[in-house]
Amino acid sequence: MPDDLTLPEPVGSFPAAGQPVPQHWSRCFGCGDQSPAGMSMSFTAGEGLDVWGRLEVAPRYQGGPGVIHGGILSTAFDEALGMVCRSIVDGPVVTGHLEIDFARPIPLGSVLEFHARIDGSIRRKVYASAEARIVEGPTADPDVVVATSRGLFLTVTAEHFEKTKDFVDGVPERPFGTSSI
Ligand SMILES: CCCCC/C=C\C/C=C\C/C=C\C/C=C\CCCC(=O)SCCNC(=O)CCNC(=O)[C@H](O)C(C)(C)COP(=O)(O)OP(=O)(O)OC[C@H]1O[C@@H](n2cnc3c(N)ncnc32)[C@H](O)[C@@H]1OP(=O)(O)O
Repeated sequence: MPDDLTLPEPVGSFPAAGQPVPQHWSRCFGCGDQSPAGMSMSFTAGEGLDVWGRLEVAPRYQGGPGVIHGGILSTAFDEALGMVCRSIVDGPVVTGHLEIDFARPIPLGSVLEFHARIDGSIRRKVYASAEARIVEGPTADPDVVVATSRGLFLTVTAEHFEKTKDFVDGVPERPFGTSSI
């Protein structure tokens, strides 16, 4: 992380603490309500530049016997880190870099809670980090961090999606230009 990062003020469009942070795009695999095979993650604004996220670890997310697939967990972190960027960016961001530390096995049937925060930003770059805990299920312990993540997100303009917009499956009820907060 660069050492000349700043911590901006929250944007006015970001929900108040405790309020839901809406999906950013209804077809999103991580958070969209028009992605039937997706993960249906939900998010709540924190007290500052942070969000809380929730993922129910469904049986179809299996990697090793009885445990979550690492790619699914990575996707969940990507989503949580992307969501927290909305606290300081009133527009689209995309992931440039994502890293994960897998600290404990996460059994199917768990409910994971994610806490993601802004570490700082400079120019178009937003650095964020997050941790996950099992809050419900067979090995639930809210004091144990089961995985951590850090990511770099880049602000982009709507033109970023011009080249791929024709590949959207079906007709979304809420195009991303109107589904954002
Ligand atoms: C799924 C898409 C999301 C749809 C969004 C729709 C609406 C969104 C609304 C709000 C979003 C809210 C929430 C989002 C939540 C979850 C989102 C999941 C996000 C994803 O899942 S998204 C899919 C995966 N993602 C991609 O599909 C990106 C592919 N990629 C590119 O499109 C380009 O690669 C891009 C744009 C990243 C950069 O390209 P570019 O040309 O614009 O910028 P450039 O290269 O000039 O870099 C500028 C500065 O970033 C530094 N920099 C760049 N990359 C770096 C790296 N990897 N490591 C270290 N530094 C890096 C440079 O060093 C320079 O730094 P400096 O300023 O210091 O010079």
